[in-house]
Amino acid sequence: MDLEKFTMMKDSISKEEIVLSGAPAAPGIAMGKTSLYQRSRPTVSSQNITDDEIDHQLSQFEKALGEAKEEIRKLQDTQENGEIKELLQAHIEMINDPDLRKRVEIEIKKYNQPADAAIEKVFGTYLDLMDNQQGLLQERSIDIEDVRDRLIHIINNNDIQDEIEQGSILIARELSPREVIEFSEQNIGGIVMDRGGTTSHAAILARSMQIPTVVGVENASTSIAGRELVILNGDRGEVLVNPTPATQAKYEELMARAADEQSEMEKICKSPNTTSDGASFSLQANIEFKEELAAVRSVRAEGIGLLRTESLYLRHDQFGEEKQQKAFYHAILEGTNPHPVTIRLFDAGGDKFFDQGQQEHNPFLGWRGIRMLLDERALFQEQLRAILETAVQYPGRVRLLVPMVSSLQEIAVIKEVIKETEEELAAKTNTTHIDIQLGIMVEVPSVAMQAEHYAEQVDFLSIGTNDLTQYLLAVDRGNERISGLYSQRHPAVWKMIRHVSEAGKATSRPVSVCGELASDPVAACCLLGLGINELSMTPGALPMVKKALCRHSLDEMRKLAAQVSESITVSDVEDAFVKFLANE
Ligand SMILES: C=C(OP(=O)(O)O)C(=O)O
Repeated sequence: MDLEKFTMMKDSISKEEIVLSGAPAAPGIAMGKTSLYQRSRPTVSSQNITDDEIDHQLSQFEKALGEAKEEIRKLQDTQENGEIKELLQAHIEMINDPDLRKRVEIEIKKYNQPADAAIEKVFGTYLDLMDNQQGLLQERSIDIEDVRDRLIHIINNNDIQDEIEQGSILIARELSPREVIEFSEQNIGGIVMDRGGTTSHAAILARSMQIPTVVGVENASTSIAGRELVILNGDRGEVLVNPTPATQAKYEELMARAADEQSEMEKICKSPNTTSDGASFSLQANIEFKEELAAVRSVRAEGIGLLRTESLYLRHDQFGEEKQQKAFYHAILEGTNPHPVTIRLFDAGGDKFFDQGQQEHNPFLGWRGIRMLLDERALFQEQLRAILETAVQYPGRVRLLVPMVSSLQEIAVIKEVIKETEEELAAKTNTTHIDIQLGIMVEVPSVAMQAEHYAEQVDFLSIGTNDLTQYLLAVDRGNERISGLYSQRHPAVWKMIRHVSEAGKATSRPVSVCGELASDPVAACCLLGLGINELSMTPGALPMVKKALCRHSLDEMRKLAAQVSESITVSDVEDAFVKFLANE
């Protein structure tokens, strides 16, 4: 045993082991001493300025904008990862925002606020808007806080160099993407945050940089003292403080095993996409952010089967600017070259509730997806223009996916709007033909039941099992109280999938699955057995799914599908899955 290990074990003998729980944000296990990080919140002047000082404060503000941009650009230059560069670009765009400049200048000129207080006030209004949002948008607050603090620090001449002990486990209340990047350069072993969700930029970056991370560990930064020994379990979302020697030994073994598994996964990802009897399949990725591209490439996904675009909804009541949208689509297409990218139109509503005016009693059955877009024609056309213009530059690679279609009439209208937008584009750019495929999400049971009629109207079908299950079983997918009733393995779901697969064959239209069911390795085998050989899933699930698909023959998968098709209860399906695994 080396001296360092001996000291760690000796230190922890006298203390009690405590387990703290949070959410698993980036997988992996790390062991080490903690370093506490507390961001210094800049103080701002409380005194109003005189009219004579206005010009000076305006120039201070101007100088801060310029310097902040320069600092971020320098940080960008040190990064090789394109996704991280893009993320920092978003901070530059925030600084370039004319609305921000105008509002801060008004505070200085009209209300005699000093520049730092004016910045704090204007950013405060943005943050209040974020606070009223849910989940994803709320998690973006940290990016705004980071830009605000950077500007104020520059005005007040504060130095914001953050130093942390190399190799330690970083404990913080919450980190901004900039901080994750800066700390990653100091080789931290892992991250624990009190706040932040698994979809925050910090979490996405940690995943992309493969830094084991646990978020949402309440009071971690106040309850863990500096230089404690901890084990961070990024797979389970746990932090073990002062682990006993027995726990340390157990985790060391787990870490060694994880390293072996990682090299096996890398081998699997590099192998061809074929079953044991040579049938080929295609595995694609579901993503929402550019930052996920590194993971997409590392698992060698053959493109994007579902690009969620709701994150483009950056402001309180307004979808992303067309230019920003195009930049986003370009980045995804560049990052996945030469594979296809399936861009789903904004699927606002339901669980992705944005401010749509009045609250609805049944948002999942209400004004969401294409229903909303057909009413909000300007938004719809704005997104279509951005997608079609992108498709012109990447011929044959863009697929347009329409969410929440529930009638054939909707498809007719969608096609009209696409045609109008194409004509508008043709007149503007001299383009004669846009090579783009049109598909619909099959998530409404009536559409699944009449899939052949829908398939005839489009180029492809993509089954969204997450919503299809909730609509078919009448079980809200997000309601914890009835979560026991929600199962994508339900035989009725399999019957629907089988029907859609057959409809695809009858009409020669490809059918894929992009819901969570595709991330379940045995279910993926069953889907192949039903004739669906294009699956899209969260990048992290791809290696395990691929391992299962490569290990079995198509014949075995067909037998599994036949058994599942005869199942009456969820337990019957589970039994068939267990038997299938037992035969490995
Ligand atoms: C992939 C799906 O869409 P969502 O983004 O709603 O999960 C689905 O419903 O299966």
